[in-house]
Amino acid sequence: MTAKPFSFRLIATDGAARRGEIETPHGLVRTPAFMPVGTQATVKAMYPDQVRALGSDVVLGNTYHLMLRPTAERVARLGGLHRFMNWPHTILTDSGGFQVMSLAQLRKLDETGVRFQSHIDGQKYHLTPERSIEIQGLLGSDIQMQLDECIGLPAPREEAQRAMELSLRWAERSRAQFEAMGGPAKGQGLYGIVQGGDVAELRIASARALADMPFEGYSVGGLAVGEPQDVMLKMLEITTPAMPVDKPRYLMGVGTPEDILESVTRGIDQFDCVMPTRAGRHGLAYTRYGKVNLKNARHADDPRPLDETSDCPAARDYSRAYLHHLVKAGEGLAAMLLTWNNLAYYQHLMQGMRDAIEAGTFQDFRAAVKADWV
Ligand SMILES: Nc1nc2cc3nc(NCCc4ccc(C(=O)O)cc4)[nH]c3cc2c(=O)[nH]1
Repeated sequence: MTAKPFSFRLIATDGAARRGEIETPHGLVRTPAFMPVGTQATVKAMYPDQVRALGSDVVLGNTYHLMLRPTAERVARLGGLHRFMNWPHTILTDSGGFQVMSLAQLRKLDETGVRFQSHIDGQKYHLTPERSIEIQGLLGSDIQMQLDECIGLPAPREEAQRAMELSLRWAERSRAQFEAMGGPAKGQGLYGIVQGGDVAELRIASARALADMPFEGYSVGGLAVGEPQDVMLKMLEITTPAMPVDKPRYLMGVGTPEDILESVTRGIDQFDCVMPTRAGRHGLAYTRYGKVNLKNARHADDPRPLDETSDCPAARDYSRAYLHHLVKAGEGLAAMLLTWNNLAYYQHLMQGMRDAIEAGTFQDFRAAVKADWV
């Protein structure tokens, strides 16, 4: 029995901003989409039902973390990642390369893949394009990523070119493994990842080479690695026009509300970032008025909620004084309420963008949102 094929349809555009819909074996993904990060099979400090109720259509899992613990084979024996984490909607997984380079010890990258030792117990691994796709298949991921090499910025042009060309060879190998495992017939999608550092012609060459391969979607990788925002946005202005117009575009690891607004303006459809969840665990609230750092003593006597106009209880029903108290006292409820608030804000922003693109009022929406940020 073959499942419905993975599909993307463009519903409306407003300038370079796009409103679309992806269909995967686990449901619809409304784009532009923000995808909460659930690295170790959980969106930290949130129940799955809560994440869903905020309007999240996709959560992220990660090959690097899950291959180490509890292992992809164990998750597969237990029915796959959807069953394991009780998330019956779409799951996107990263391929692990980025996390190996940022988390693992004793990393050695060569043509075959990357050898590393686990940051948990020092055990040795060899992650290849084929093994990464095998792991993502064992997890049952609906949207999978090729294995790639992401370099930091700034970088010498030769380094950006070497990593981009290696990533293209790994794209071919990842695609071959994905097809050998019957990914397309299961309705799953595999995304190619555009690399090329901050070098325009490398970005265009990477995008064009990947467009000639039959990927279901395309990621813009190699950004949000410490470069200034204007460099990231410039790379998008160069890269997205060279990407297929009829396939989803996913900007990996981005970002702040402003990053997302400006990247939707430049033709991006999917986003993931640890910021809203990580900030929530560190006492930082995202609100329609901008960021509020609840560690700051100025909130100690403030009876107002974070946002009385919000329909999220975390933003509406608790005073800043109380949230400040919870943060200072190190109470677990602080992370729960602030993560809830932050994801609610991000998903409310995404819904606003989706509606504005459909209505042809995206530029007005963008200006109004930014005007509210003090
Ligand atoms: N396969 C692959 N995955 C990626 C993940 C990324 N994630 C980022 N940026 C994350 C930025 C980031 C990191 C940490 C925090 C925080 O702690 O708040 C916030 C943002 N850039 C990324 C680039 C790639 C890439 O080329 N290839």
